[in-house]
Amino acid sequence: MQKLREHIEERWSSQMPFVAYHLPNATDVRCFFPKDSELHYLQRYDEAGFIFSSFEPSSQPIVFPEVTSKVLKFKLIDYEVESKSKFRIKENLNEKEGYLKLLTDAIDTIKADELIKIVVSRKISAEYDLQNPAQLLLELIQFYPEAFTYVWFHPDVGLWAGASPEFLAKTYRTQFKTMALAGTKRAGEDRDWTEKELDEQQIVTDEIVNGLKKHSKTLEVSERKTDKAGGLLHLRTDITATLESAKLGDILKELHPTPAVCGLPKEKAYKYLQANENYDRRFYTGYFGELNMPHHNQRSSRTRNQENQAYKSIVRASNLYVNLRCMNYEDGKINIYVGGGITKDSIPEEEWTETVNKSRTMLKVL
Ligand SMILES: C=C(O[C@H]1C=CC=C(C(=O)O)[C@@H]1O)C(=O)O
Repeated sequence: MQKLREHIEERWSSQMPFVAYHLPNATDVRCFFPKDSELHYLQRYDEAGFIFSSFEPSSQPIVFPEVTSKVLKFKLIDYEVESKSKFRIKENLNEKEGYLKLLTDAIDTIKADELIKIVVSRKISAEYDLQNPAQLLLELIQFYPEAFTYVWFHPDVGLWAGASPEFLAKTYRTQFKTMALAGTKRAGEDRDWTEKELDEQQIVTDEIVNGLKKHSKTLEVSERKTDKAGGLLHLRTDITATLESAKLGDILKELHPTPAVCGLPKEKAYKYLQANENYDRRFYTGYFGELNMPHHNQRSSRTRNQENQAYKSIVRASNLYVNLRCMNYEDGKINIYVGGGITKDSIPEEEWTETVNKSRTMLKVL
């Protein structure tokens, strides 16, 4: 772990780009250390590297290319970081009033039959002196081992960090997996899921299935289950497809942004957010992760012979997550990004509380 800390500290103090991340329940921490500090944008989805994409559907992701980066793995040995978090952000009444107004307007717009669902969000800002991104990452991993935790930095963009519970795309050969995640309650809350929550999650499942249908030979939709994400619970459905021949880039264009982060109908909801949300989401609710990275695959022992090595194949796989439960750090300030799905049955005060609960994921590690 010491080596990992040293690498990150060195990149951070010299203001060189890096990403260090932990895949759900992985035994290692992976890093990309680009050799230059130029900002590279992805040209084609068959390139390999770590991508970081904004919410804006037509934007090109930033890429730390595999070929021009040092790609390292560090074993995650038992460690405990002392969490000294006493950081609190005082509730700002003006902010609350503004957000309640936005929520009321979104509900009215839906009731006027203009939209079915809108995922509205806000940014919580506070002064903060971020000394040590390595410490931040290790705390994220310690508290949220089942999430995709990361710290990403580029001098032209700033530092982003998060603990995402939602994957957008996992590919392996022709297999494609995604999930529909929506509906939120606190982990201790002893109540059934409401109609509103079941409804907002079903909208996500249906829209993903519709989008994938035309690209897939087979399509499997799991039972809906409850999934834990830090101190919160969500409704989750897994969707698995065997792809016809569609390219990952086309499928991402089809899916992103899903109604888990934007709304339905998609274009109308996006326009609504552009006109009413009153801040720039940037990379919040975008997607990020490994694109076409080598995945070492050992064939089963029955097919092995003495020339064992010949049976080891390297397949390239992608592992992309939605940038949720995240923050960025810039000019001595942190911004935490939180939102929630609004339908005709939403209650503004409850939606406000949901964003307060979601902000605790990042507050815990500050
Ligand atoms: C938009 C967010 O969460 C999404 C994912 C899971 C549950 C959600 C919800 O219950 O509203 C949101 O759709 C966020 O965490 O900022």
